[in-house]
Amino acid sequence: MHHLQRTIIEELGVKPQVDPAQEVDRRTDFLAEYAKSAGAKGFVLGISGGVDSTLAGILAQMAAEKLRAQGYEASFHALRLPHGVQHDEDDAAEALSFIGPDHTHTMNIEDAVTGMDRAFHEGFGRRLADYHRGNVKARMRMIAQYAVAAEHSALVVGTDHGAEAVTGFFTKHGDGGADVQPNFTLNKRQVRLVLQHVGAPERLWAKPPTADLLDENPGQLDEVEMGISYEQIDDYLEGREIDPGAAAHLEKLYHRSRHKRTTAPTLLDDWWK
Ligand SMILES: Nc1ncnc2c1ncn2[C@@H]1O[C@H](COP(=O)(O)OP(=O)(O)OC[C@H]2O[C@@H]([n+]3cccc(C(=O)O)c3)[C@H](O)[C@@H]2O)[C@@H](O)[C@H]1O
Ligand SMILES: Nc1ncnc2c1ncn2[C@@H]1O[C@H](COP(=O)(O)OP(=O)(O)OP(=O)(O)O)[C@@H](O)[C@H]1O
Ligand SMILES: [Mg+2]
Repeated sequence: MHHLQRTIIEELGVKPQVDPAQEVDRRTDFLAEYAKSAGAKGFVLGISGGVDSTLAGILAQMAAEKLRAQGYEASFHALRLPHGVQHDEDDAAEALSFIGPDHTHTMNIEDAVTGMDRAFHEGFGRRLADYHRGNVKARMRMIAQYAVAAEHSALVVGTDHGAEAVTGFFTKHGDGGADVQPNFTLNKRQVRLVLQHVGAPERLWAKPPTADLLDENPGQLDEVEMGISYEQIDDYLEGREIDPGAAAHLEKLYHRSRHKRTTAPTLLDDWWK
């Protein structure tokens, strides 16, 4: 394994093998202990029907139950945040029925996104590009989750993990904006493994990942946009040798997204030089 690969693996904390039962325990403990230390009364998370939010959602629900068993006031608020009509709404319904959240609310983000697009049009005389409108959707979901968290004195749960962090494949201050990250250090296949272990139906843990942000290409697969497969990313993060072209591409994505894995640079920082 070369030096950069080792550095990346250490930074993201990915292990070549995980014990799913242990991962569930330490991640639910982490959520519960963190909520106690923050004086928070639970958790909020958007449930899309995808793999990452199904895992983070079940962990948050389990942590809320753990807290209640210890005498604390805590609950999990699952949010459905469709933009108009979601093409895979049935997967989101299946995820909710598997998680069994304490509370479920729906907030459709379409009007808010369209409002921002309209304001942009008034200011610039043209519509937002579909790609940028996609990032507005991710940020509107962040705004919705923080509004609900504030109303319930709860924390916003994030869904970032090793395979997403290494590529920077998330919207800065959108889905990347959260208070606590229970999936972090897992790669994508480990997210699936832990989700399978907690009893999710195969349809959920085996689902092909999609950011689903584009009006012009609903359900576009992440791997198509990233130009690399999750299998390759996961192998790399487990310390295996992958195709040199794929490794070079991944390392380029890693360098390019450095700014997303830190707080905004100030005069005191020099990592960017
Ligand atoms: N070097 C630098 N130092 C500090 N800041 C820098 C910067 N370069 C850009 N920036 C800032 O960052 C912005 C670009 O970052 P960002 O707004 O995130 O935009 P960007 O990285 O271009 O787009 C987000 C990517 O994540 C994907 N995504 C988003 C949401 C969810 C999921 C999913 O898997 O579900 C995937 C999406 O498909 C797209 O490929 C720039 O507009 C600029 O403001
Ligand atoms: N339609 C939606 N409704 C509610 N939350 C959403 C929706 N789309 C995205 N999100 C939120 O944004 C996060 C980032 O999306 P992302 O696609 O990375 O994760 P996912 O959909 O849970 O899993 P996968 O990556 O396997 O598709 C989700 O985990 C979820 O919290
Ligand atoms: Mg998704």
